[in-house]
Amino acid sequence: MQVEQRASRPAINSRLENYRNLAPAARLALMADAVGLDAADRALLADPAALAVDRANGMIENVIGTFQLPMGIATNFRINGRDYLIPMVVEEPSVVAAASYMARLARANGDGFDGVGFQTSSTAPIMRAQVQVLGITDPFGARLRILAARDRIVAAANARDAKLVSLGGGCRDIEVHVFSTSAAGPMVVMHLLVDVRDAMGANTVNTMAEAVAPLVEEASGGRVRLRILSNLADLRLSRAQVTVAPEVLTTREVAGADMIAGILEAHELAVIDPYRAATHNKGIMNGIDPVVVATGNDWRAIEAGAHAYAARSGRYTSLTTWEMNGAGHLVGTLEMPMALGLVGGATKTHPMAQAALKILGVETAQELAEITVAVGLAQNMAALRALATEGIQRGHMALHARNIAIVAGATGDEIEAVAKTLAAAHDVRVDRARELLDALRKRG
Ligand SMILES: CC(C)(COP(=O)([O-])OP(=O)([O-])OC[C@H]1O[C@@H](n2cnc3c(N)ncnc32)[C@H](O)[C@@H]1OP(=O)([O-])[O-])[C@@H](O)C(=O)NCCC(=O)NCCSC(=O)C[C@@](C)(O)CC(=O)[O-]
Ligand SMILES: NC(=O)C1=CN([C@@H]2O[C@H](COP(=O)(O)OP(=O)(O)OC[C@H]3O[C@@H](n4cnc5c(N)ncnc54)[C@H](OP(=O)(O)O)[C@@H]3O)[C@@H](O)[C@H]2O)C=CC1
Repeated sequence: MQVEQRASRPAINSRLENYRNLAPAARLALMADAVGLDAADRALLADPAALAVDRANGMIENVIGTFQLPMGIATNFRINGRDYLIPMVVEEPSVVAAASYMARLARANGDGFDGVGFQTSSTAPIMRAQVQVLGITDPFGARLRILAARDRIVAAANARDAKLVSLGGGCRDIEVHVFSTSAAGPMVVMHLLVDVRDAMGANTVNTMAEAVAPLVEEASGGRVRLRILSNLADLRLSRAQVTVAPEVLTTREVAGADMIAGILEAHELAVIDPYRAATHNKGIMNGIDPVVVATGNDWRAIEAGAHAYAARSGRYTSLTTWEMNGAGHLVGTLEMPMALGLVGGATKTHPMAQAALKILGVETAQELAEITVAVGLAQNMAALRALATEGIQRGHMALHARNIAIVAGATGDEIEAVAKTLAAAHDVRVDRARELLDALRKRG
């Protein structure tokens, strides 16, 4: 299912020319104008103490303060015909630039910028909760007894969350899995399948799993131990696809067709070799985690789901596919679990997360999940494109040079001056940065 586009939302233009060369305040103003943020949200995004300690103290335990990370805006994204500006919270240089670049290529159409961009779709937001049953001698018999009690179990689960049911969600079904273990004997594991609508859903399904446990014990004749969601959210999948013509990929050094051949060869290693797949998938998560963090969602849950899904065949492999279609165009796809919420967790308590959701202008958790997967696909394309041609260091280290200049002690305008010289010489080292800084200061 592709998330329905609401006609009521005004269209925006995510192609912000020269955005990278503006100062942070000017970037904030341009983005806020583009998406129509009000004065309060503009002030919040400009406030380095947007998350007050009092608020933070209500979020976790033993709070002593807050910890800040940079928020950048990925430009150029067009997804299902709609433009999005995408807030990304991340500490790693070149991630926002790479996503913006690939989004620019994805929407390119010849020399213009009216191409289709990314196409996405998703399943309904169904989460699984597991109820582990032990102390049974006839696990297959117990399985059928639990299945016979399905309607009572589903009703008991739904009785725990009338609000979710009123919103069109709720427990839809159960599954029962049988295991034989040497350490704990026969084991039956019932799954509650719950449509959690716009929540990430962990607390929602955990509450239901605990509520139905006595009924499961009664039906199975066993005893229940664990009652907890599964982060392998394989019924809550989001998908993104991109198709890029070779001429769009052509650079001064590399013809587009050669670039595609290189990307396909690079991808193949991630398909066959877990050592490469881990790094390849880390590159995908470079795009996904910053959106997850910016929107106050649980990035550990997303990481766990991603890597478990990548190993679902029993062999850890690439989350993306890259192919060439009949017209010689590069076609990339990404399908993965994406348990993101617009309510619950820190999405409502962290003020910056609320602002990030306004920047995105999303109306459902499914829409947010689809956008996030599109950013992951873009990020993977950027890494493969660089790795298959010039290598990762030229583009990445040029941007990392600013970090190195800061480590060497540069401040203000010195940062850009030192970083530029480091990057131009392809020699991005702290000791070299110190030498350059000393020379710069001596010159006055
Ligand atoms: C870094 C680039 C984009 C430079 O690439 P470039 O060719 O130097 O870029 P450009 O100056 O020609 O600009 C092209 C577009 O890139 C964007 N862009 C370019 N620079 C900026 C900037 N400063 N600030 C904001 N946006 C920037 C921007 O959209 C710009 O278009 P415009 O909108 O200006 O017309 C390119 O080399 C690249 O994509 N490299 C890959 C970087 C990457 O993957 N980084 C992730 C970190 S490495 C890692 O952790 C993962 C990895 C690699 O191991 C995964 C794996 O192995 O698969
Ligand atoms: N393994 C894991 O990943 C685990 C993660 N967690 C944590 O759980 C949190 C997420 O749990 P989650 O259940 O999403 O959070 P919440 O329980 O905070 O929010 C979900 C609740 O919000 C209410 N709600 C209001 N509007 C909607 C809507 N449109 N769609 C759906 N629900 C709506 C619902 O009912 P009502 O109003 O009646 O509450 C629902 O039960 C995260 O902080 C995560 O870190 C916790 C345990 C384990």
